[in-house]
Amino acid sequence: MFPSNFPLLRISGSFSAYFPKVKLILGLNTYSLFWRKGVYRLMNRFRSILLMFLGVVLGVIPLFAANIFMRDFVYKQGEQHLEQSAQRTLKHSEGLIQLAVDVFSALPHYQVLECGDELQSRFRAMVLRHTTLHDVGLVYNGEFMYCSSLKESTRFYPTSDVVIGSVPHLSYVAVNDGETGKNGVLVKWAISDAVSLGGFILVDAFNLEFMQNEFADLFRMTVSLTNSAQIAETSPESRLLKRAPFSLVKLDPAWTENLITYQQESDRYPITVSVGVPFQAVWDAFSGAMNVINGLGILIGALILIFFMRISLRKPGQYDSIEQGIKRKEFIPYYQPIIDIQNGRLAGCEVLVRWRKADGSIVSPGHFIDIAEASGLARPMTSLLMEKVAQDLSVSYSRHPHLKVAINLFNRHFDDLGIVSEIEQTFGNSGVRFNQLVFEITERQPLENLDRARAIIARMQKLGVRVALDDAGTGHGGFAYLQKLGMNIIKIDKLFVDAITSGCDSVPIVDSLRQMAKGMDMVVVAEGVETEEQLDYLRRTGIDEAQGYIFAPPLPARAYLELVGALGGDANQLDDQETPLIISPDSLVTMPKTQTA
Ligand SMILES: Nc1nc2c(ncn2[C@@H]2O[C@@H]3COP(=O)(O)O[C@H]4[C@@H](O)[C@H](n5cnc6c(=O)[nH]c(N)nc65)O[C@@H]4COP(=O)(O)O[C@H]3[C@H]2O)c(=O)[nH]1
Repeated sequence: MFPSNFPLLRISGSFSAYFPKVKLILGLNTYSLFWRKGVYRLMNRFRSILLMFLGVVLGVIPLFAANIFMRDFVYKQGEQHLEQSAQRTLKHSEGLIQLAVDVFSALPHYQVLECGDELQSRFRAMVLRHTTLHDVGLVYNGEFMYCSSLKESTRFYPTSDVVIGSVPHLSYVAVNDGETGKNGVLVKWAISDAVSLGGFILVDAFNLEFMQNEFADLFRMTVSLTNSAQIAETSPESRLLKRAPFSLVKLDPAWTENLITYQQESDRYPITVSVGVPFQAVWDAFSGAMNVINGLGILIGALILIFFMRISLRKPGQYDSIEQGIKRKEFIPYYQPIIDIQNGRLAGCEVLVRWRKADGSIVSPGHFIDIAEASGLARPMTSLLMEKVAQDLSVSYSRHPHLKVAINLFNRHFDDLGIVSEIEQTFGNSGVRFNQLVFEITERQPLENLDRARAIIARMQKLGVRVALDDAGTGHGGFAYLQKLGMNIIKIDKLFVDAITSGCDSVPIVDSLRQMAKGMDMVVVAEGVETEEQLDYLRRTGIDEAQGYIFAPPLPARAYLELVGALGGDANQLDDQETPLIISPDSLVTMPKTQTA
């Protein structure tokens, strides 16, 4: 997992609006990047362009993917065709050589050293019977053939080195008949150190027209000895120019580029067949299918592009809207009452921001707070809220000095001392005194520099302000926060309060948080109290204060002030001790739910 001080990015916006509980956490140090207001602003300004660009990129991907897939498919198809042709040609070539070998093995070896009429007529009979053998005779010193079936003697000029196959007394060499100029392969069966039986196979015997498919006119095929001397070759050029194999044909370089090739070697004789076909030729054969696939790719790409264009044009970036909202002072405080559950009196409230839009709709923080915090806009938003709180509560709170008001800060407020001077300026001359103010710091977000945060908190506390740890037990800090930061109040998260169900005797996490807080002389507040069982348990176990729907939801200023007026009485006539109880010590009497946010 990530180290505890690792900055996290909460992806927010419309995603968290639909799934407020779900927060995607990336293990990337991008928080600080997003924090940089400039980058954020820039990103929002260019949001449309970015989205369009993304649309184009994503739109092109299906097209590319289809083409890459098809290229691979076409390549394999080409290879398959070539494999079949190579196999056929190899079999045929092996057959030719096998014939020569068969001829030698049929001759009576003990007499062949002497060239007589009988031997010569046998040679002739062999040549007649096996038409692929052009000549059979005795070969002296590897080149000179005598006792030949065709003529008295002939000289062969080797065009390759001798290759020995898997049978030791058989050898092969590519040769040129000195007299006729014909090329071929000379297969020799050694019968003494100087003399061999020789069979001459003409290149014409290697029939290479085995490409029985749509690429037949395009392929190039070579049969060669394994010392790479070409025995026979066919290529589009040679066919086109009606030239015999071995003639000097200059290949068109375009033809040899991007060739699909296949090679197969005989395991009986030292011959290899190589086949190649230009990729473009095979690709062209699939042009019909490619048109369909490209069409589909373009369609899918266009749909993706349209989708992104629509998103990019739908609404302005959320950053811009929030910034505008702050300028138009659309962010207002709602107040959720906090009750002292040991004496039943109103203890104060927590300020929870709401976005009152121009059309009168009220938007909950789940829809914008993450982006406001990540972009830094939460700072001017908090300033606006503090001003409103000072305006809303000044008169009422000056009459009820025991009431407190808790305001949420976020981790970037602890980057510098700005928040301290802001508190001084906003509340210094208002009816809300410093000792009525509580500032909440959530444990969900890590504080970058604990020492700096400690110094800022100390300056706040010097004014008389108290500081609370919000969402205790859910996040990064835990005990370390409480100890190091010198908190005054701890707020137990709703998550743990929910664990208090009817009939449960103890909830260890709530109990241990309370014990820890009490050991440090801190006030404990429970959040999100909804049931009488929860309230009963919290009271019994000595939790000081609670807030939740069992008492009231966050209320608009007027409703909260009416509540203060009703429960707080007139400060000129009532002192704090006479504030009416809203929870009787013996039986629980809960306030009616007045107005929902
Ligand atoms: N189910 C249930 N919910 C209850 C109950 N009692 C209170 N709540 C809700 O629980 C949330 C408590 O606030 P939070 O933990 O500080 O969590 C807050 C806080 O993290 C953030 N937030 C709200 N206002 C501000 C603000 O002014 N500044 C900053 N930085 N964050 C704020 O947004 C969060 C959500 O705020 P809200 O939507 O107002 O949601 C509030 C409140 O309306 C209950 O009995 N049952």
